[in-house]
Amino acid sequence: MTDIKALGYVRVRATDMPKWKEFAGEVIGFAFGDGPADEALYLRIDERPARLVVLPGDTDRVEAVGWEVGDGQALARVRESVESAGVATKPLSQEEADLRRVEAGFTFNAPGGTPTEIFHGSALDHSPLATPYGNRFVAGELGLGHVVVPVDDLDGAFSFYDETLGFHNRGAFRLPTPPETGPVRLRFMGVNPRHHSLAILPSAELKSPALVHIMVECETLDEVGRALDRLTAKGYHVSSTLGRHTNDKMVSFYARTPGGWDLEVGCEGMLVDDDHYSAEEITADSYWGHQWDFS
Ligand SMILES: Cc1ccc(O)c(O)c1CC[C@@H]1C(=O)CC[C@]2(C)C(=O)CC[C@@H]12
Ligand SMILES: [Fe+2]
Repeated sequence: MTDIKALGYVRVRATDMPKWKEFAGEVIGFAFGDGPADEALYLRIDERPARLVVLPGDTDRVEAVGWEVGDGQALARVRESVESAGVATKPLSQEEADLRRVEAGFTFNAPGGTPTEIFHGSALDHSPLATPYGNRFVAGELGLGHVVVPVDDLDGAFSFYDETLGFHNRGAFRLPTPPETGPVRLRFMGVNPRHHSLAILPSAELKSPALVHIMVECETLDEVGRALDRLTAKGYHVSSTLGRHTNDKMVSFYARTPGGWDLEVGCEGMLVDDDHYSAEEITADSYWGHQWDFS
């Protein structure tokens, strides 16, 4: 059991706000919400005021990965657990909580340097979700989607998310490495029936804090295909072609965002029942497709 219910939000800093606006609205088809900062983009996919917040900055970077807990008692328990693991935490001030439209939360650096926030009591935006292409997203209780972050010490990061935060092990993918190197695993972890809300990727090159990708899930394959059409029509970099993953069975493609990291847009993600699920090791990333273009 974990007190963490879902991936709540991700906040990023961006150098090119107009490009982000085009990418978010005209390409992907997120809805724009209102929020406390005029200069920010509040991207909506459900009843939350924003799941992805893009704030102007002098570099492109992840500012916060926000995990949601059920209430104030759960928040206190998670904070105690993080502090007990020897990681310093800092409560959100009233002003910081208001900017995030949450009741309360605290911040700390997760292993690998990921700036992390735990919060409860998100405000809701009850206005209809006016997505520009009529997209419907799979979020709500399952959260934003998933986030993949690079870590320098995979085992240390895994035990922090597993033991300290209570994430569930949802399997691994052993990356193809030369025989002389030991096993290198991409590890998937979940907090609710979504197969994974987090994946940690051992990486020497990617300097943390960094994002590898964020995944958002559409209700139908046609929405995914049409987003891919808009991406290619507008000349954006397709980081990976359409394919179906072997672990969560999701059909997805990956778009290079204006921030340099990727947005995975998928559908048909599998739901996991913890009573009947065992963590497995997949030996291929996909059944078909997912041709990567790392250029
Ligand atoms: C394997 C897999 C299953 C489900 C996912 O949502 C998912 O993002 C992935 C990872 C895809 C991909 C990979 O397998 C090889 C290493 C890759 C290219 C990366 O470096 C980031 C994404 C990884
Ligand atoms: Fe993914």
